[in-house]
Parts: sequence; C-alpha cells; structure tokens
Amino acid sequence: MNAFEIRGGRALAGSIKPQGAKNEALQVLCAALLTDQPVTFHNVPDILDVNLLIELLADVGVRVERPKPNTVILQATTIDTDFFSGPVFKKKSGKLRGAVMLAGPMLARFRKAQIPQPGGDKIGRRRLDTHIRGFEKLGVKFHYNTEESLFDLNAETLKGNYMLMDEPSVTGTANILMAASMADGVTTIYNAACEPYVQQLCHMLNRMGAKISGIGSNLLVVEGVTQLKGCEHTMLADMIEVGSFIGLAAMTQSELLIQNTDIAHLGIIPETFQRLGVQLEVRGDDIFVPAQEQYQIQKFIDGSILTIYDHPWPGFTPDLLSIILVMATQAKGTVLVHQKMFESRLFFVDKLIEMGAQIVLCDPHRAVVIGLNRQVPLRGINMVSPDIRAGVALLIAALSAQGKSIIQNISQIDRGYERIDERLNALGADIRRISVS
Ligand SMILES: CC(=O)N[C@H]1[C@@H](OP(=O)(O)OP(=O)(O)OC[C@H]2O[C@@H](n3ccc(=O)[nH]c3=O)[C@H](O)[C@@H]2O)O[C@H](CO)[C@@H](O)[C@@H]1O
Ligand SMILES: C=C(OP(=O)(O)O)C(=O)O
Repeated sequence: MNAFEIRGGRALAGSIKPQGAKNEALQVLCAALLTDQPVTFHNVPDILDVNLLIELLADVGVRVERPKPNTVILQATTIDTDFFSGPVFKKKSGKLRGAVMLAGPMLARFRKAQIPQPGGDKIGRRRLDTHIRGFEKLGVKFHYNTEESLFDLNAETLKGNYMLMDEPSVTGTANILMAASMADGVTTIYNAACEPYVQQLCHMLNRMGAKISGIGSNLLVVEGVTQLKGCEHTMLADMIEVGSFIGLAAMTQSELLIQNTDIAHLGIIPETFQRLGVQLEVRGDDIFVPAQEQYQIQKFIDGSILTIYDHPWPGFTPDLLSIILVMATQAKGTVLVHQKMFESRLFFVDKLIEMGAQIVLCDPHRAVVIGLNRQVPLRGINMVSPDIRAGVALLIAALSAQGKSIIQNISQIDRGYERIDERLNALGADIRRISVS
C-alpha cells in the first residue's frame, strides 16, 4: 500500500495552478453517452476517480482518445448495454461515486440502466432516493435488489414532468437533467442543485443541442429534444483544490500565488477563508496568499463565536470543511465547525488531537477548534487517510508539523488530487511516496 512520508515545518513558496474540477469532470464525462458523436474535453484532471470513469466508459464501448495530457475525446457510437448488468461494472463502479451518473444518459438514450452500490467517500449515509424519485417522475420504473444493493431501471418512454426534489442533490440533479434532456416534453426541476459543476453540465448539454434554462438557479426547465450532438467542453478550475491551497498557505506560513482560479465561480469560498483571518489578494484570475505569521478568526457581529457550516450552493461546500478545520488549529481564536450534510466526516479530528491540536468533537457533526495561534506546533505522527478531503487536511497538518509524519491509504487523496506530492514538492515541500506493508 502506498503512503506519504512528510517532513514538515517548512514554508512553501511559488505559484500553483489548480487542476480541472473533479466533480464537474465526473458529470460531463458521463454526458458523452448522450450522443454518438465525438465530445472533446479539455482540462480533465488526471486523477484516480476520473481515470476509472473513463476506463468504465471504454469498457461499455466508448472510443477513448487522449491526444494530449488533460484532453480526452469520447465517442459513444456503439454501447454494450449488457455490460451494465455484469460483475465488472458492479466492481468498478463500486469504487467511485461518479459512476451513478451513467444512469441518466443511459435512460435518455437506451431507456434502461443499472446502478450498483456506488463507491466514493465513506462519510455517512449517501442515499440515492432523490435520483430514483426524479427518474420515476419521468416515467422510469425501478426494482431495487436489496441483496445486491442494485437498482434496475427501465422506461418505455421518458416523459417530461414537474418535480420538486426533496433535497438539492448534486449528482441527483445531474442525473435527472441528463435523462430529461432527451425526454418527450418539458421537465421542471425545482430545488435543483446549482453548483458550478451543474451549471457547467447545463452549458455543455445546451452546446450539444439541449434546451435548458434557469442555469445557476434552483429552478431548471428542460425542453426535451430527440437527439444531441458532439461538442467541446473545458473544465473549470477545481474550487476544492483552490480552497485546499489557501488553507495550505495559511497553515504553513507560505506565500503562494494560486493561478487561474476561475474566481467568478468560487462563490463564498474566498470570503469564508477570510473570516478565519486569512489574507487574500485577488489579482485578475489569480489569488495571492501572503506568508502570514498569524491569522485571527473573526467573530459574529454580536461578538459570539464564529460557526462555519456547509450548505447547498451558493452556501459553503461541505468538501472544504475539513480544510477549514485543520487551518483553524493554528489560528488565533475559536470556531465551531458544523458539518451538517455528512455524519462521518469529522472523525479525522482524532489524528489532529494526537498531533497536539485543541479540538472538542461535540458530536459527529460539530467540532469546536481552539486555535493554538502558533504557540505550539503540531507534531508529526503516523495516520491513515479516511477520505479524500480529510486526507488532504491531514497532509496540510503534516506539512505544518514538526518532524516526520506518515499518511497511509493515500489512494484516497489520489482519487481527487493530481500528482499532489510532485506539485507541492515543486513549492518546497518534502513529501515522499513510499510503500508500506
Ligand atoms: C461526485 C460528487 O459530485 N460528489 C459531491 C456530491 O455528492 P452527492 O451528489 O453524492 O451528494 P448529495 O448532494 O446527493 O448530498 C450529499 C449529502 O448531503 C445530504 N444533504 C444534501 C442536500 C441538503 O440540502 N441537505 C442534506 O442533508 C444528503 O442527504 C447526502 O447525505 O455533492 C456533495 C455535496 O455537496 C459533495 O460532498 C460531493 O463531493
Ligand atoms: C465527497 C467527495 O467525493 P465523492 O462524492 O466522489 O466521494 C469529495 O469530492 O469531497
């Protein structure tokens, strides 16, 4: 098993460019199944989850071309629909979350799909009800095989409908949008997710010939069309990487220039880091973070302790709360981190406590962090990465810590961060990829 060996306590310096967005890539690559024409993708992150999805697409018969790094051309001329009920699909799609979004396009084009138990982070219950209820509204019938945790979906035709989703599920909205884009008539999706990932999918579908309006809002109207065509699509910068680099710079007292951040699509992210006292300077499309000896957590207007919590877009993404939490450990002041969406995403704080951080885990959703204001550095330890974002939070902690740390199970990090060790070493970090038994 691969691990990172990190020698911490060094300030980093230089420029870094975020990769293309993981969660956007997983949506838009699935959309290539909607047409038999070629679709060209640029700025595709070279990460485990995305490569696994591309491998799955190749398995079902999609022609895959990689003319240069980070560019992928997909053409779904002939699809082996039986592959979806076989063991290989079940095994591979069980390794990532994004494969659930193959169902929407399969229903649109072939009127049938299977969804085995999806993979992705083990961060609490992650139900698929929103996807399935949305498909039902379009006329899809489903059978759930409890023994195999497998959804079997079939439809004679897909008919546009009105639906009010019970929650703004990100992958659920993407799935329903793709199915609705080729349904008969008009579909209205209220309480839709409106993350930049979903906006980008909508723009891409429209370039393919779909008719979607309301993009960026929680009310999407989709006028079904009979056919979609090929197009070109460029992934936005990964906003979670941008946030991770801001957190890294603050925690390690590094001066970093984060380049090409697609700042217009970062929403409340920069401001949330500023609330923890981090200085940021927006320079065109770049974010400059100066080396900061100290950063002080703000309070609410009435003087009470700040809470940072997740909320569907345009609120703060749950995927950056682990980074916020780790950064707060060396801030001046106190913050309550409230992870509302997922119930098992905060348990990694045990490792931070072992490193010397002052954190009270109140319950599975809430942790109070009492910043050390750099009076006491964290200590390097051996740890295991429980999920992708906690993994990077622990990496940031290790880079700031005195001494050596080992992080095991780094495939969790490689799922979503492209060559993170090489890219951070280029800034002066000391991260080695080692094998541990
Ligand atoms: C591949 C991909 O794109 N993964 C992202 C996607 O996962 P995914 O699409 O699986 O996440 P969902 O948006 O469906 O929901 C995430 C969790 O939050 C809960 N929930 C959701 C909305 C809400 O208003 N209240 C609520 O409690 C859901 O029940 C679920 O447990 O969106 C999540 C939420 O931003 C991110 O963490 C994941 O990185
Ligand atoms: C939770 C995440 O990923 P996934 O949904 O792919 O597990 C994430 O990207 O933070």
